[in-house]
Amino acid sequence: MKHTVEVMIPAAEIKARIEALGRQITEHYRGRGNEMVLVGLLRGSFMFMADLCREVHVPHEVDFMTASSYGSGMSSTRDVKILKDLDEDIRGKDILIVEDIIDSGNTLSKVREILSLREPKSLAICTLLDKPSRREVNVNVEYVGFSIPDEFVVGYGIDYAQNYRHLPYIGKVTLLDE
Ligand SMILES: O=P(O)(O)OC[C@H]1O[C@H](OP(=O)(O)OP(=O)(O)O)[C@H](O)[C@@H]1O
Ligand SMILES: Nc1nc2[nH]cnc2c(=O)[nH]1
Ligand SMILES: [Mg+2]
Repeated sequence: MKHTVEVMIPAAEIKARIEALGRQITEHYRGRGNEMVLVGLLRGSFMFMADLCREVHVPHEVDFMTASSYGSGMSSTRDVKILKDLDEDIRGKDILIVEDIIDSGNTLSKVREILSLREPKSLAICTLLDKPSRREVNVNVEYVGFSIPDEFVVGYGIDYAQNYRHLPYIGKVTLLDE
């Protein structure tokens, strides 16, 4: 499909917001004396994780899992599958799930449910982007970078048919009539 990509959130704004999120997270988890793990959902969260973890000034581990619901198109199949699990056990640890975007909520509600069954000490979610108007299932999200309107976005880790993940900004995709 022919389309255009326009800047929606410039790189500098993302950087400033991540610094603020990092301060908030650091303040909350500092001095708890518990092991902390940032859990990134691949592939979308890789760039956000790289920048966020450097702003979290509390000792922590980084682990990743893959839970895929979107194929190559623009809509969720609602069928969330765990394709790659975490490498480490999370029991008794403070877990912060790091995600690029929450849209229908299907991915995060499923991941939150799966990880909570493993009895972490605490479980919270930090998403860079939130599209609240698209929610199909309710999910508690403790940290949100930007609340955005119902636009299809790419960049900063987020793809359209596996393209555009490398863009340093969040872009808005507009489909063109051919
Ligand atoms: O709230 P939802 O409607 O479930 O949508 C959000 C999820 O969809 C995208 O992932 P995707 O499954 O496309 O895989 P990716 O992270 O590899 O891009 C995005 O990265 C979120 O993980
Ligand atoms: N690329 C992309 N993937 C998504 N997955 C859920 N919402 C979105 C979106 O706006 N853009
Ligand atoms: Mg994803």
